[in-house]
Amino acid sequence: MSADIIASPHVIFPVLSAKVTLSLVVAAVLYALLPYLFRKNLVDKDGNPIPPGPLIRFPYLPKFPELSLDGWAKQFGPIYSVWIGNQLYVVISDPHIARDIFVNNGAIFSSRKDYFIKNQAILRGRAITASQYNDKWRQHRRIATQFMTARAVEGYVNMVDYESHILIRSFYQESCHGAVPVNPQYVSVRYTLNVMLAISLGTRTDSFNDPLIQRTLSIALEFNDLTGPVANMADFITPLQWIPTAKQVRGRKLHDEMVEVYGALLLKVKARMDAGEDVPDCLAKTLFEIREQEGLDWEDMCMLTAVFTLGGVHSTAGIVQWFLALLPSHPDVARRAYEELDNVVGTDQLPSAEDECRLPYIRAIIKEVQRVHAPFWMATPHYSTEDYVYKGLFLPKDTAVVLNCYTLHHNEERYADPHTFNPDRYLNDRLSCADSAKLSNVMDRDHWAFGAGRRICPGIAVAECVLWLAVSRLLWSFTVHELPNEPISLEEYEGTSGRTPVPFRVRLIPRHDRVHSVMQLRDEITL
Ligand code: HEM
Repeated sequence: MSADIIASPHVIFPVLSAKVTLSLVVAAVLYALLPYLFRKNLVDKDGNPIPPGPLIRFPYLPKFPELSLDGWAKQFGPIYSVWIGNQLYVVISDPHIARDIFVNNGAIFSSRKDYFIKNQAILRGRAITASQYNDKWRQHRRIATQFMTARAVEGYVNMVDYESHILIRSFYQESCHGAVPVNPQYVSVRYTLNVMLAISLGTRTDSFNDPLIQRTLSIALEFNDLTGPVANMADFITPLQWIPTAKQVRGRKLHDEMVEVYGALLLKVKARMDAGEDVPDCLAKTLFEIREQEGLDWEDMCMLTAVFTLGGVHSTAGIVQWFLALLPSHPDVARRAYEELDNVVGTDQLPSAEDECRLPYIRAIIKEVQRVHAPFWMATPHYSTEDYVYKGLFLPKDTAVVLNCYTLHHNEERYADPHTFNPDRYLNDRLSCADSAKLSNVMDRDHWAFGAGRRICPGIAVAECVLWLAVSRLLWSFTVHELPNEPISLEEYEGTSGRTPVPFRVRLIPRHDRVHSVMQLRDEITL
């Protein structure tokens, strides 16, 4: 008898019991995890259920989350709920419901989730967008809004006029007067960066080599990378916050970098003020003047200054890039825009801010680009601060509420043939986006790209001025062409927090003889 055979009864028993034990452990773990895997159907004291939605909980949403959101809207209707980890999201895809929730019930649905990376690690509850619905948010929004209203924009329209001239001139130079293709990303981003720097810090970058471009843009890009509304698992599975991760480290580092970079820029403004220089009116100057009276601390000042670059650069530059990406595949749109410009403005001078009301087709193009390529398909989710029942559906306190812009912008009732780029749909729309958002008939609102309710983007007037001068002047100056072997993707995009096209190149050919002489009229200045 071999030793193996003698030992076998004792071996077999432990092997079987290990299997059974393992099965029991797995079953126990699964049982414990069940509540985290499947949706929890909450009801309020009167039996009202939360809106319907998918059975499974999601740890986070994949790339292109708007497609999942759109699919669920088709399946579950215009108001549905999704559990992402332990956070309940309610997704609104209908204009009437959006108005009822975000506008009519703004007192309940205007806070923000205290995101672990975005709010706690990076912005520390500041920068307006990360503040809860409280007095700090009111104070910071009031201070910053002074520099963003339509009236404020009138005060610095000459600066935007100058920067947009430099934008066109840079494209002209970079493309060697049409001889070489250009990637529009860098030029358009420097344009919007310069406008934001002028408004917030009274300064600008005077060349593409200016180190300020690299410093401010790397901060903005890192911010975009770390802060998509449904991108960080630790926001939805609380225990993950106890495990140190590379993202947490990056978040804290970004916070420190923001205080360092924007703090240094603020101190430069202060030094100029102390030296008795004539510092141009800007947010930084105002902050030093009101600092004591408003009780602002240093982080408040740094984050308030940074928000112009974080919120205003890639969003508006993204629209400029989407416009350039769309134009080559829509020659009829380009032809009509050129005709309108040639008839109304002629070729002697660039279109100006005042020309806007006389160029309805170009205005319509800009609104249509914002509809088909809104920089934020999900806006920034709002957060509820009280229980609420909407038409028999329970929306508990601490629900994140998403404005589903992708589905809203492809609503066939509102936009005929919604997947087609067709500026004609806005031809009779003479309202600014800010005024359109206030229309009593919500079905007449142009689009939802700037959000809704009390948190609606305060930078709309700035964005509209920046976009008008860029798009109308690009059309005045160039025809835009796709390269034979470099198709431009209109479906894919980059970014989790804001979306911009995947890098592409176009050929920009000057449209007429006057382009050259007009480009020479202005040169880079140093502030
Ligand atoms: C095309 C350009 C832009 C788009 C599409 C855009 C879009 C948005 C959206 C969707 C929101 C969230 C709204 C909500 O919660 O309902 C927002 C918030 C915000 N935007 Fe913009 N934005 C743009 C340009 C700007 C500019 C130029 C600035 C600054 C000058 C700016 C500053 C802000 C700020 C500070 C917030 C936070 C508001 C708050 O939480 O109270 N944005 N923006």
